Amino acid sequence: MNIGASLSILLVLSTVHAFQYNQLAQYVDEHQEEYVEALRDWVAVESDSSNVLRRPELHRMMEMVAQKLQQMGGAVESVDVGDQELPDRQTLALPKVVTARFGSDPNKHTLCVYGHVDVQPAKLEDGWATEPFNLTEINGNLYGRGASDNKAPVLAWMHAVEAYQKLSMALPVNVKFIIEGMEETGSNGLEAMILAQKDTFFSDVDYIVVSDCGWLSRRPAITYGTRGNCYFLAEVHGPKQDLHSGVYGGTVIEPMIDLIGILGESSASQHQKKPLCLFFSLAEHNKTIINFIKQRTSIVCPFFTVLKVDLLAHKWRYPTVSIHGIEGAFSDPGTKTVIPSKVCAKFSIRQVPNMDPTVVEKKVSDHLHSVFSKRQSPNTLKVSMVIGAKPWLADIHHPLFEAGKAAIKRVFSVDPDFIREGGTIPISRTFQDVTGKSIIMLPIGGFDDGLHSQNEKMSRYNYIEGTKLFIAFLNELSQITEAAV
Ligand SMILES: CC(C)C[C@H](N)C(=O)NCC(=O)O
Repeated sequence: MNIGASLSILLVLSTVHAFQYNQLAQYVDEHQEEYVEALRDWVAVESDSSNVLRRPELHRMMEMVAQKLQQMGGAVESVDVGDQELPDRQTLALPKVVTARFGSDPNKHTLCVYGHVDVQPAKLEDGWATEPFNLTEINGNLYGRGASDNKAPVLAWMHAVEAYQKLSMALPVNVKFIIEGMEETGSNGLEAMILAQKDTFFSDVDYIVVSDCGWLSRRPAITYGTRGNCYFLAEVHGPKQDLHSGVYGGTVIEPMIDLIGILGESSASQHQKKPLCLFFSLAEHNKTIINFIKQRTSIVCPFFTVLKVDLLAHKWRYPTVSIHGIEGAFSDPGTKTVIPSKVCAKFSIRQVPNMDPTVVEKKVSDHLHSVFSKRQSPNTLKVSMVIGAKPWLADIHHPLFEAGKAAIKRVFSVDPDFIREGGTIPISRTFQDVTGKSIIMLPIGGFDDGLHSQNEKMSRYNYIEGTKLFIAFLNELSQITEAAV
């Protein structure tokens, strides 16, 4: 075929694709109220994976996911991934992992969509402006726990497939789903399931997409790296029961003082520079974190650095330690005067490339025991690592990223930022290592969605345009040729 004929075919194809996309996008616009209602139903389920008392809700959530995929005509399986062992040695059934398949045409690529429907804890009294499990729309934002992390993106993927079905258009690629309910606590059971299904469910998967993160600014983004996370418990045991701080204070070595002492000696900051060039506003980033900056004339900067480049490097490229809480500490309002007999600190260290959780586990444990032994305390220390998730980094030159870029251009008429993510998606590295497939992260969350925080939200705009983005991405994927891979 001569060049002229090839160009004509390409032109016709691209006109057909544009026409199809416009029809699908119009369908999405016309059905957005239904999509918001679907999100309302999902947000209403308190699927908190960190609270064992909420486990029935989590099971119910997984059933709702399976039901939705079945209604869409998928070949659905709810996979039992066993039990979770709790710190007190009791066991609890893990939520099932839901898989589904739409299409099995050997002449098409197969995309696997990963997402999760468990959430972090949330209570109105934490400072939410609205009930966290009652989706509430204010000024175009849909507020609710799990709205952005990760219920709306999971639904948006389902709606993207559904739009093709409803308009009787063939899916451009085969689509598989793998949806779990333990992401927020380290994806318990999922790694073993992926290993077990490597040669079955994953055998025909060409690419994996994850939409469990957010943009860096108002500009759409593609994410090519995440930090890992090692989560630790450090318990200090002392007297056999809590003590009156007046009667016993000054006579006993307090477990809390030991604990704070070893934690204080174990956190440090790092400052390094690396050039980056992105559409990122320091002012907007700061606004989401400090709301009082304008009202005070002298303020101590809450960040390690005021340089944009350094700030991004600290978000993505360097490890960090965060102390999350101390179990056993008195935290209610009031002035209880007690010496807690046993306290347990929860802290995590975000991992960056070349860090190995097993090495980190040993180093942290050795370090804390060494600092503790110098205190010559009669109390005892126990350190355990309860999550050990590796970082993930992709090759952005893979055609998958070109497909993502083209889809973003189609929907938003701009080029995306290529970014990394400071947070962790525990299973991303396992997907890469076990299946050997290429992974892309295509976020639709906003930079200010407040994940894990009070007033988490997903904007209606991002939810609806995000659905269109996934539609466009399916089409772009279908055009990846063997030669390009
Ligand atoms: C922004 C993160 C990658 C979102 C993810 N769902 C998450 O919260 N993971 C757990 C974590 O602590 O990073």
